[in-house]
Amino acid sequence: MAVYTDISDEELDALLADYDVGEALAFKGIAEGVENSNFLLETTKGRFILTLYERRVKADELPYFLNLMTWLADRGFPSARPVADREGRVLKTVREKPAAMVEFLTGLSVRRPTVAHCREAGGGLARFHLAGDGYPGRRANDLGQPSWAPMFDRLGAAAEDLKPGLAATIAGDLAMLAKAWPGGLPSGTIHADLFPDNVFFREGRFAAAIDFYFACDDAYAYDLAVMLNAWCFEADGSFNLTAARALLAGYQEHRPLSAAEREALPVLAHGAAMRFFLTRLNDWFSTPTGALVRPKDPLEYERKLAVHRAGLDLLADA
Ligand SMILES: Nc1ncnc2c1ncn2[C@@H]1O[C@H](COP(=O)(O)OP(=O)(O)OP(=O)(O)O)[C@@H](O)[C@H]1O
Ligand SMILES: N[C@@H](CCO)C(=O)O
Repeated sequence: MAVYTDISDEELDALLADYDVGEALAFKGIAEGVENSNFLLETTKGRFILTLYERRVKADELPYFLNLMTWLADRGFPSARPVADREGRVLKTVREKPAAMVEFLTGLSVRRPTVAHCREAGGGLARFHLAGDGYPGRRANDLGQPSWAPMFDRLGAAAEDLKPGLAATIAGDLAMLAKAWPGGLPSGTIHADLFPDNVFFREGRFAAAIDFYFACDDAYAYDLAVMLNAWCFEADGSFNLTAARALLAGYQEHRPLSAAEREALPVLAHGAAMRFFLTRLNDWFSTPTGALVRPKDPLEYERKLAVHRAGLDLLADA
């Protein structure tokens, strides 16, 4: 449940007095999400999401994320537009925490995406890449390939705890990834976390993307690789090639991949699985028992790593 900070009626009234959004009709915490406190606010003028940024998001990076959301919305991409107060500010402080209000988006995420959802979501990612082109904000990918080996230096014992023998296997993957990691691919602003819970559908069509707080500069094809892992594996751990091809086809309807990008997909997908394995492994062992939020299972990504290790060469001719 993701409401770490409560907001009293008085605090809400004081905040709303800065905005031209009407009067509050309803205000409630949202259970989904793990990083921040999110509230649904209904006023006489519309519906909004109020977010208090809690832990992982660095306050000085918030303008990059909020400006990106505005940039995308201005270019017709369905991302929630941040709402400015009467003085034109989108970044506020509530209970000494950075906070922002954004438009409420309608649509529902899906827990088990179908092949049709994968095609739509692939198209959504390409639209994100195209709309983001020219965004002047810069943010290096602090969870990109160069960060993985140093991160794992602190996590070897945790990997062994999870599964004896795993540390050596991961070290082998990391050495391979360092050698084979492609450079020079088309790059720009990527979402970097477009999991099914961050995509909304309406009537089966891609309707919106949320949660831009990992967005950064990196290879576009890496973003696609993150999605192949998050959208195209079955509950039994097998890779669904039909879903993967649909995701790639949906993407290429808007932005065709170069030969170099297609060739790079298997190693990018292996690396993307490593990124989520490592952050989940870190959270798994650093989240205190009884914490509000249950950490995500690193073993799910350990199984995905094993699939990539065995080779996904069929993707190249998708
Ligand atoms: N603009 C929006 N319109 C409608 N609902 C939203 C919007 N933004 C967020 N939500 C809702 O709030 C929930 C949590 O949002 P979000 O995923 O951004 O939170 P988070 O704490 O950053 O979580 P995480 O990083 O774990 O995904 C979403 O699942 C969605 O239900
Ligand atoms: N999408 C991430 C969580 C952070 O948003 C994961 O599944 O590990």
